[in-house]
Amino acid sequence: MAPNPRVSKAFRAMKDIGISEDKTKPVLKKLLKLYDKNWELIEEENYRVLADAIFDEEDSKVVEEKKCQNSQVEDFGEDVQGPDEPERPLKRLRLRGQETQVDGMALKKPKLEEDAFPETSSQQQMQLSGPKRSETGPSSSRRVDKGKEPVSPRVVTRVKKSSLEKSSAAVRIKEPGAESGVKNSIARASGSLALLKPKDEPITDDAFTNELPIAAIHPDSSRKDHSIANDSVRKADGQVAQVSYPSNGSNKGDGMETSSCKRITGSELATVMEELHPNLEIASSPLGEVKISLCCDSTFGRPDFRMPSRDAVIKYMEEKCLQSYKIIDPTFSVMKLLSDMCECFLELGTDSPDEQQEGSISRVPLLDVMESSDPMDSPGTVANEGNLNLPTSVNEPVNTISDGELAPQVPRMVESSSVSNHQTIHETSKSSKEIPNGHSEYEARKEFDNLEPANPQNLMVVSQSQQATDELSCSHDVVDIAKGEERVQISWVNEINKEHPPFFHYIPRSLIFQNAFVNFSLSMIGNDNCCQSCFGNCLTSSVPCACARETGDKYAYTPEGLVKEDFLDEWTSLARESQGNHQFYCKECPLERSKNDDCLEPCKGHLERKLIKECWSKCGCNKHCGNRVVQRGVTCKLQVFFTSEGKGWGLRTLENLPKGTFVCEYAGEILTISEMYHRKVQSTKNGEHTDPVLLDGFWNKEGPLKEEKALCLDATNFGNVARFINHRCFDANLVDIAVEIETPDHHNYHLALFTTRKIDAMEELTWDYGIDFDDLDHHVKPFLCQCGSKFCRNMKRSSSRCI
Ligand SMILES: C[S@@+](CC[C@H](N)C(=O)[O-])C[C@H]1O[C@@H](n2cnc3c(N)ncnc32)[C@H](O)[C@@H]1O
Repeated sequence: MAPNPRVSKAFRAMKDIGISEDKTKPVLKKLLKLYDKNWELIEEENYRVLADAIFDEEDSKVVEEKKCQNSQVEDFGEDVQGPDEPERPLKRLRLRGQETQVDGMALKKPKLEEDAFPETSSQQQMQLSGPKRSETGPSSSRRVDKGKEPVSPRVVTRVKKSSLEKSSAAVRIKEPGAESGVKNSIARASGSLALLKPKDEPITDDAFTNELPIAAIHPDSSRKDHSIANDSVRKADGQVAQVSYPSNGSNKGDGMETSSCKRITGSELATVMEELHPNLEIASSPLGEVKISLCCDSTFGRPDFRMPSRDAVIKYMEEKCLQSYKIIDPTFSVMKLLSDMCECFLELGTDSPDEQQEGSISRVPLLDVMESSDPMDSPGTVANEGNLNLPTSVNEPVNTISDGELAPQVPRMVESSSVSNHQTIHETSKSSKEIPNGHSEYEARKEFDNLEPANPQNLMVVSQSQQATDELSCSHDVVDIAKGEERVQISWVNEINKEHPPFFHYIPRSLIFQNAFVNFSLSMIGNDNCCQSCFGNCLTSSVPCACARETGDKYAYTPEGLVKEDFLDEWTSLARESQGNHQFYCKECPLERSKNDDCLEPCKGHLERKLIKECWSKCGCNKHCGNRVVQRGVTCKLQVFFTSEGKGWGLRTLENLPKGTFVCEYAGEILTISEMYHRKVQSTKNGEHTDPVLLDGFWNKEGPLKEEKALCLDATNFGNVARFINHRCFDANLVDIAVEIETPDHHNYHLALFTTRKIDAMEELTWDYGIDFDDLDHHVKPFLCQCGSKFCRNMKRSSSRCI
């Protein structure tokens, strides 16, 4: 029979690298058997597998030469028979210090650290002929490859390129037989690895990875170590994982077979895996039961990969999250996210199915359209019962709301163990209505109260089926739209229609978005900008402290916490006259600059502001100092309500407010003007609009502003109760005052809203947006003003509604 041309070709290829036909023949025969005569696998990468196997054979002192000597080139037909079906080396174990054989063909048994490997015969021998298997001894220096890739083409290429010598972390491959007695054919010292190879040509450690025998890893299913199956090995000491050597053809799936397993401990496996694919542990559950780690498999084409530090990865990832996913919370932490993920993983993985079911219900705030006329069900009443002194004679929201037609939906939390999926429990005072699990409703509420002390009125159990998921996500707690973020609850009510307030995230303080530059560092605050030597309450001091300098060495607040009348009147009239006198014009206006037009238009003017400087953490006074008002947050009783004049939602006070009262600050995302325009374009495309508020009161003071310092506030997605305050031309009952607290750098400040006059309970709160209704290019999109003021600047359109 004419010699098989493929066989001849294989001989030639081996000859080219100095391997004789004699040596090639038996190995090739075995390989053909091993691969079910799949020549492609053998020919791949210039016969690398064949060369590998020959070197392995050479290295091994247990080659059964007889089997090979009788073989002939002509035997390479379709009917090659072998005594045993060997394993595919695709899934070989790569263990250092171990002799591994497949059908008499020794797989590599590199050993790196002799000391770490007591050379017992059982440890050295890992006979894997057919179903044979043996225990490996414990080792801290084993390597396992997941064995899905036979060998990388790069290795062969590199073997031929002697010029690719690397000094560090290089793999040194030695001539077969050159150290015939050396079983530990891989030596590793100070990051360099050595294993047998025909020529003394160093290759990279990537090549080393590919040179090693490949292992199949099978998780011990009884121990549920799924991470190992997924290539993510946990270093759970003492755990047993299995390394399997599938018998020929028996495994059609991933090649793993539990029946032919080599047991090694979890920690050994982890070490082996880690050395082959070093893992970078990123996060874990608190007790370390669940861990997230990263590894880069350099066999998949990144020989240049070097393990970065965990800090570098986290930092980079956080930057990416902030930029790519528009996460705006500057306190966002990838670490926290990943740790939470570990916890969730553990929780879901360890809960019984029943618990999981209940958990998934109970952790979602459920809503219900309130049907009960029980006054305790009424959000208005709940608000009243809490701390809102609602004059029912004015509006009678209790009656209105208890009408099922008009009542807004109440999201209420439910304690997981208290109820089943479809129970509906309407909150009723502290009655002891039994609920099916034996808990009284009161007990259930008490349990929940313990979980949510900030919002004790928050309990209601409702039918999950009544609310679609998207509805849930758009819901606000009628009792407290601020979700406990403020010192007082802020209810919402709709007496006009069934609309809900728009979805947004409630934040009590502004948050910085991306590159908006706001430096809160204490080092930024020099001694001149605070009152370090003060004590107690600055307002009682005979000499005004440094913090009063901005207001002409007078404190802006009265001991009652109101803005002093003279200041207030001055600032109110400044704001009201803002259309003319107290305007400044930037040389290069950030607003115009960010429009990206071809030519810069001249600045249209900004209101010149005065500042209130409050004492803060670096000051010597205490937290109750009278020069700290805005930083304490909302204290008035407020309510979000649906206006009847066509302005949408609005904000009103539920109590009388004296003149000069701080109501709230305008909180939102602190954006650069560039981002503001970017959003404007996006929202216009989506048919939405944003109403940003400029922090432009001091733009002219700093000369041409750097882009990251020209800022504004956007409360569209993240904001506080101020986002509901409607505009009123000229005679609004609130005025916005710039208040500096943390930063002495005027480009950022708190925009605080104070009452311009005494306001009665139930009056709507309004402020003048400073909008120019004739400027269609204004950063606030003009609307048909329904403010009702006789000074309305949008008279042409709204004159009929003026009062
Ligand atoms: C900051 S939001 C105020 C809350 C808003 N009404 C809502 O429903 O969410 C500003 C938007 O409210 C509306 N708005 C505010 N003042 C208004 C007024 N005087 N007349 C008509 N619409 C007004 C405009 O649509 C404006 O874009």
